[in-house]
Amino acid sequence: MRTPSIYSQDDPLSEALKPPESETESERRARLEQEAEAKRVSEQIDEELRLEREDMKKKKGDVKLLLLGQAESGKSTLQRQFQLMYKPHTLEQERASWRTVIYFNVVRSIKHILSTLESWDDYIDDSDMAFDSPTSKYMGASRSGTSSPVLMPLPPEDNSAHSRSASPFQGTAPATASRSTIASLRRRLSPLISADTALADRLSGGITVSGSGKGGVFVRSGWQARTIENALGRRRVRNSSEYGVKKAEEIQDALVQDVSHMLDASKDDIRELWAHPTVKGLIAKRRLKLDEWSEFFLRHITRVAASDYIPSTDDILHARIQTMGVAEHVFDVNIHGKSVSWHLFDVGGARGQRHTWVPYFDDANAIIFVAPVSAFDQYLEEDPRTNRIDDSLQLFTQICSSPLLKNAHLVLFLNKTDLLRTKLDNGLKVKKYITSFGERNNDYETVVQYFRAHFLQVHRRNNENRRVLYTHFTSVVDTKATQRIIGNVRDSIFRGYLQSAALV
Ligand SMILES: Nc1nc2c(ncn2[C@@H]2O[C@H](COP(=O)(O)OP(=O)(O)OP(=O)(O)O)[C@@H](O)[C@H]2O)c(=O)[nH]1
Ligand SMILES: [Mg+2]
Repeated sequence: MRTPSIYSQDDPLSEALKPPESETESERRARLEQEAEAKRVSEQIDEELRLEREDMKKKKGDVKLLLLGQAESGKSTLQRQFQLMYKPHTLEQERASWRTVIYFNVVRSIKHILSTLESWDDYIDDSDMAFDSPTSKYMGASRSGTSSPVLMPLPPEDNSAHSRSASPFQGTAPATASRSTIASLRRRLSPLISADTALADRLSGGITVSGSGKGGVFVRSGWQARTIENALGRRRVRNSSEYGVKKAEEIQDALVQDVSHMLDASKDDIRELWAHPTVKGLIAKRRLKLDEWSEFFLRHITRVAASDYIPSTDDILHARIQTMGVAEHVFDVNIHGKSVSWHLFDVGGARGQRHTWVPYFDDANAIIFVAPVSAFDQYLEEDPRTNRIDDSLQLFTQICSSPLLKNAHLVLFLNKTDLLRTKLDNGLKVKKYITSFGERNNDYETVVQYFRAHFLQVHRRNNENRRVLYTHFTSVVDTKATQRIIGNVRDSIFRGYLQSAALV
């Protein structure tokens, strides 16, 4: 006998869906199970939609703040400063997982140094100095695709590996000594270097994204919990406090422990490599370019390579990991006795990631656009023909002129001013990379004001709504200064927020 059926004789659709007359008992059971499952899924979707609607209603009064800017501009570092200011305990919970990132940064840096040395046959002599002169063969050469809306940067130096013709120094004593020292360092450091892939997999969860070149890996929001989860053998971690209370040494992560032992055993070799005259020579002649985080961790290698190493807050601010997609961070911000939830959206800035930003533009209250002013001599990793300042200006033009963002409060961080200062102090000439800089003084004040003027000009030309642009010179690794600026930005965003709330 049939159980009462949902299929009506009159409805043509029901007729079509009706089970066949010849349905066996086991087929019938399978069908009923399928129907029950479909009903459960449908109810679950309804419930999720209801919760989403409730969530939307709750979030109506919240502040939505987007951190935008090219890759490596400092968005995630700024987000960590917000975290330090408004949710310091969560940074504490994540501290252990940063060890993996920092080890990865160190291993990648050593790998980069060794491969650059290899392309120079492990030796550089004074005659190679000629390559770095401003009258280099590359200067003035135009490369297709280098279109500049405002600035006219010169094309990059060619950093590709090159074959050196037989040098007169080939068999000299210094050359032989340099090659033999570096060869033995390379041999001794090879086990450490081979941990590179495993560390990258641990952080990315095995996902590779094109463009994760020299900098490392892309990570999605929530990577900290996943790193610990992986370390614990993919056991599910239900909430952050469950792993947060564990100290680094309590977590039996075999990979991280292995790397830690290798680092401890290799720290003298790393120091020797870092101080080697050929490495120093390549850096001085700009044949070896190290990122800021590489230099930072190599300078602190004795501390970082110690077996009981726990990352300091300063280390966490200097660590480098690329953001994939958009990561949301929620903070409760108290101002004038009122608590408002701020949703901070930290986006991936690489070109391949920028399409993910647009869905977040719609109801954004504010934007902090982060532009690294120290990058005047650098080119995009994803497009080595585009000067980084130029890319920032192009991106800023798009943000200023976007109709979706026309009501958003606009803040500009001209970031990495500390690195800009160091580069200028070391004698790097802006005009060598930015032709329009001309014969101006190459001092810090002139340079930052010059870049600021270009950003202001972009804003002025794309400002139909006559909105104000708030500009700050920043170094977001400097906690004290950044927190003061965040307080400032918070107040100005909040004023705008109250005004718009009053208008609603
Ligand atoms: N010295 C110095 N380093 C900085 C500053 N801002 C950021 N950094 C470093 O630059 C690197 C890149 O910063 P991130 O915050 O990861 O850059 P991002 O904009 O989030 O990059 P994507 O996620 O790829 O879009 C990190 O190693 C930071 O520590 C700064 O003002 N000064
Ligand atoms: Mg980031």
